[in-house]
Amino acid sequence: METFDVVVVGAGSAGAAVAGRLAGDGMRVLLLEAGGPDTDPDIRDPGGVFRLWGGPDDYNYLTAPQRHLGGRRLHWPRGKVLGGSSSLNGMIFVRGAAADFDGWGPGWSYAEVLPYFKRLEDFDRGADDYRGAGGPVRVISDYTPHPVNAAIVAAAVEQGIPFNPDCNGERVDGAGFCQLTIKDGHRHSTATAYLGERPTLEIRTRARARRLLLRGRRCVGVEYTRDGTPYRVGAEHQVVVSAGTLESPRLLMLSGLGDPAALRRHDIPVAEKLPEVGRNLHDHALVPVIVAARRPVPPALPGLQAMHSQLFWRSRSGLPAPDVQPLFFHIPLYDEEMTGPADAFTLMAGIVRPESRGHLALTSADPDAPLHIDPGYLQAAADRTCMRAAVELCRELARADALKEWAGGELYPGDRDVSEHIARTLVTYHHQAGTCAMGTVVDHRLRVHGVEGLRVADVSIMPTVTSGNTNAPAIMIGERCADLVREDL
Ligand SMILES: Cc1cc2nc3c(=O)[nH]c(=O)nc-3n(C[C@H](O)[C@H](O)[C@H](O)COP(=O)(O)OP(=O)(O)OC[C@H]3O[C@@H](n4cnc5c(N)ncnc54)[C@H](O)[C@@H]3O)c2cc1C
Repeated sequence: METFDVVVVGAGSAGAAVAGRLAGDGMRVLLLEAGGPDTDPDIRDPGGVFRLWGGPDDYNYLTAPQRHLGGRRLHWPRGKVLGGSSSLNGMIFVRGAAADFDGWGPGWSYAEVLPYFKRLEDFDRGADDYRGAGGPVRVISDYTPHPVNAAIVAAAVEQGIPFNPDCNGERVDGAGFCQLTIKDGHRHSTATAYLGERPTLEIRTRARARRLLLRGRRCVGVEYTRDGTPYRVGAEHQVVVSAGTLESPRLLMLSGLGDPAALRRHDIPVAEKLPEVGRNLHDHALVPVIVAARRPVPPALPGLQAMHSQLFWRSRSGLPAPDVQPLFFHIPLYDEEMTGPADAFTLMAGIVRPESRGHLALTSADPDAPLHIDPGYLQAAADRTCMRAAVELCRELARADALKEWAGGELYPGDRDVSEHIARTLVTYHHQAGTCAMGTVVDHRLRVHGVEGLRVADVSIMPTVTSGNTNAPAIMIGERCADLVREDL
């Protein structure tokens, strides 16, 4: 059997960082990616982001009907391409609040993960106590924002929310302009950042892992298919599963690592009892407040996407970190049941410390079968309260004097009942997490409980999702995993 030192499954935000760093040290690394190369021009063009969703590089998942959303099923895009979701995402770069990392496990406090955040980035304002320069991922902040995005930030400041020039600096709270993973006007995915020329790195695209190869309690390799042909590859030292929040638990379960009763239902022999695989699924959520513009809205700026301002705010006192993160778009985000003028803009009310928890399950032992995905949106009453507060905050901003120049009148929710508007229009913030959680599925060194030679490194290991966008933390997890692998050599 062909053998490498390390086999990494998934070339996404975390997996590309793991593979790139280990190969950079001279280890023989095989990186298996289910999707194809990142050649679509819309991946490179920051303005092309929305055209990617629903396209050939998107897994296009569909959730189970959501009880608190009137039985709606939500579309979840995820990147099936080199770079994974970092090739399809909104390019917003947020580490999260320092308090997010407390409680993840030994070695993961903010003070301990800060060096990884610093080492992964090349921040355009340079390095300081909190920021890094010279790392692989370009992060930009010094650009001229769209005037509508700028006016919404001014509206927030008018409402008493302080301007924060760096949400990845000392504190996250406040309003400001998004930092973006864009380099020279192009998206800077992790494929671009980490997977350049490396002699000991072999990348196989359209190579989908279907099963982990276990010998006793040790993971010794991976079985994958490429163009319909099955292959087996060995890992002398380590297999790292970085297939994302939905596919990492699937791969574990297909390999007999999961809840015994659930595995038996699909005639999968149990290799290790890990009842929490697939549980603890949770996500951030967004609800649109759409405002008609009083005058024509200038077109998008070249080299930028439509959403590049945001704020972090606390809906109540006593929280360790902001629970509300609205995101502002200078375009209207009408869904299929909405109508309105083209000159309009959107304040997306976002909640980022959800209490609701759902689960993910196999529907069959066939790796190509759809997954049962139930994030349990708004199951917790606290999340419903928080989302209402987020929507009301966005409505207040839209009425502020600073926005008078742009705001005509509120189109959505308008005079509709706010709770009904939330149930009818809530969408994912794309930050699904938690299905191979640190503590229950992996230990604090990302090793799968009860199995040697196997780690999981991606957003699925977050016991609790960070209270911000998840790309930067995913890359940090990949960087840290590379160190953990090295330390075990
Ligand atoms: C539409 C969208 C917009 C987003 N916007 C932002 C944003 O603006 N800012 C932000 O911070 N975050 C954003 N996110 C979230 C962020 O991008 C993700 O949380 C992050 O990329 C997840 O990283 P990951 O490594 O866990 O998984 P992914 O990056 O999804 O990587 C998983 C990889 O594994 C591959 N894979 C899966 N199964 C297999 C298999 N069996 N065999 C081989 N390969 C496999 C996949 O094809 C994929 O390439 C967005 C996400 C999406 C989907």
